[in-house]
Amino acid sequence: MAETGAGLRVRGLTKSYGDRHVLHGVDVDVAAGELVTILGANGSGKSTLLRCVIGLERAESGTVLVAGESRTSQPTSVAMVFQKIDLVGRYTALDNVCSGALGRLSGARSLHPRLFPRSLREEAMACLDEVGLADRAHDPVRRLSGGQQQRVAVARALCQRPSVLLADEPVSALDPAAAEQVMGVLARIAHQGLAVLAVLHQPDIARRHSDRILGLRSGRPVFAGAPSEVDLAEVDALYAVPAPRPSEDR
Ligand SMILES: Nc1ncnc2c1ncn2[C@@H]1O[C@H](COP(=O)(O)OP(=O)(O)OP(=O)(O)O)[C@@H](O)[C@H]1O
Repeated sequence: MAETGAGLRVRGLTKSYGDRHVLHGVDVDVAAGELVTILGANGSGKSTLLRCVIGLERAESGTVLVAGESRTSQPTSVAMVFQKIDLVGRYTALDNVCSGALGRLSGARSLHPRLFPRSLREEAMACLDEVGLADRAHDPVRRLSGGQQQRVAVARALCQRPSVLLADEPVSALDPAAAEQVMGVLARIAHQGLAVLAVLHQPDIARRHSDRILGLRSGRPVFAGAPSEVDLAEVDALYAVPAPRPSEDR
């Protein structure tokens, strides 16, 4: 495994909604150069964990370090792609990717794609090339397939120049071939030096593409390891339906 100090280090993350305790002191390490996948049943806290890591939700306690420093001191160091793709359909793939850099553009430059600097366009083109879509750079995104749009979303995240990339169910809406392609892109990006943490609902895809798999049950990590080390029975147990209580059995 690569050096974790250069990647993501999460310690003791705790989160509740009202009296519902969702995360119970979760620890996660993702090294630079590594793709880690989180598996877990609906409601086990996977999305909440990612949302706390990027700061969309405030954790009650715990720390999130990126390359050894607090995530809050370097807000663009973590990027995220979502299951529901949030690109602007009438804009080209290239313009959408450029928008990943809005956080570092001066006010006027960020107002409209026509004002994006040439250097940014070149960088965005390199990001599209990274996901295999340089030839579709000038197509409006609405003309691309779902899998291609998800790869544009990954390219946009790369254009943010993050150290850590989070992906929340990035392939759930895709057909098997497109899902393989997107996961292949995420694994390649990770192996080039990014720390990538993805939530998946497909254990088989996780086993094929991840360097490590983390199992989450009721907001607690229950196993972590390389795919070859993770027991299939442990994975199945994540999704086991609890036996009804006696009072519900009648
Ligand atoms: N904003 C919120 N307000 C109240 N409860 C929430 C909120 N967000 C999530 N929860 C609850 O927290 C728990 C964990 O939700 P979360 O979305 O993190 O699970 P998940 O493992 O990602 O599930 P899924 O696989 O269905 O996406 C669930 O019980 C959910 O209802």
